Amino acid sequence: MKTTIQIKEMKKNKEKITMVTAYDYPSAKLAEQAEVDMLLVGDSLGMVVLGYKSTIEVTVEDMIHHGMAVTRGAKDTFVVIDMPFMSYHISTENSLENARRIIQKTNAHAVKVEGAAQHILDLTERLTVAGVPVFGHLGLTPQSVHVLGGYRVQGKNRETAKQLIIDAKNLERAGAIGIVLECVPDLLAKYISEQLTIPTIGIGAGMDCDGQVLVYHDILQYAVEYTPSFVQKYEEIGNRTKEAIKKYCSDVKTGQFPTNSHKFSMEPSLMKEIIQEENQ
Ligand SMILES: Nc1nc(=O)c2c([nH]1)NC[C@@H]1CN(c3ccc(C(=O)N[C@@H](CCC(=O)O)C(=O)O)cc3)CN21
Ligand SMILES: CC(C)C(=O)C(=O)O
Ligand SMILES: [Mg+2]
Repeated sequence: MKTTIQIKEMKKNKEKITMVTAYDYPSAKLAEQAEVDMLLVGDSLGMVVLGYKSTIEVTVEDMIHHGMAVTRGAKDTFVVIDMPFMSYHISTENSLENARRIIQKTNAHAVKVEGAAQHILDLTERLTVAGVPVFGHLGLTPQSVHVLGGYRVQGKNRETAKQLIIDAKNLERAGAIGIVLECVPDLLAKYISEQLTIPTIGIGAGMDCDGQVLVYHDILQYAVEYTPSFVQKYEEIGNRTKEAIKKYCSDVKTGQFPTNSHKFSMEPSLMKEIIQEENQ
């Protein structure tokens, strides 16, 4: 398993860091077997596996339930888990308690929080001191979709770009072990990556981040409603699943399934006797 130190070393050695989301036992197991560097139990699970409209509906309980399945499936991979909507804004006590429950129940290695407001910087310090590594997430922060006015590229003008640079540096200073940069222009992501000693993990943030992350269901095209333009599709699992299930149904209807190799037998004479006894 990659440690926080090894992940930082990878940036120094210019070795790209790979991260993919996982939401359950099979996705975690397959991603681990594919030798991904880090797994993210993303709150995107609300949208891609629970069918919610946005990540805003996701609860701490949802994250714990799915996080537990992920760490059972991937016993030897570094697992980051999202703190969901409003679970780290109410008070320091409430935030620490939510992080404690998430980490102790799931055995994930680090939590991820969106934004870099003062209370998030403070929480990052408090959690780090308490032994919980913290990942940052800047740029398009989906939990703030209604403040941002949609899933849009962030940091395109002077003020917002400068603020993103300040936010990234503040998160590093607060002790964050890495930062996800989502939907920011490539030149800005490159500059931020150069300015930090902790790795940046990009999603729609160009080629010059220290690593990349994508949503599992996007890579595989597994029943996703839409696909952001920054996604590379590597499979058509949704279509393949549909075809397989259609074939199964048609085999049942036409009597081509089940066959002799799918059945269990008994002594025919015994069944004969049973039927005779039934008719007495
Ligand atoms: N399937 C899936 N993939 C994701 O990456 C993802 C989720 N769901 N749900 C949670 C958030 C939401 N995310 C999103 C959603 C939409 C765009 C999107 O449509 N972006 C436009 C950019 C528009 C612009 O130019 O400003 C794009 O064309 O990609 C981006 C990120 C990322 N996360
Ligand atoms: C897209 C990644 C970075 C994420 O936060 C998620 O999957 O929830
Ligand atoms: Mg997320």
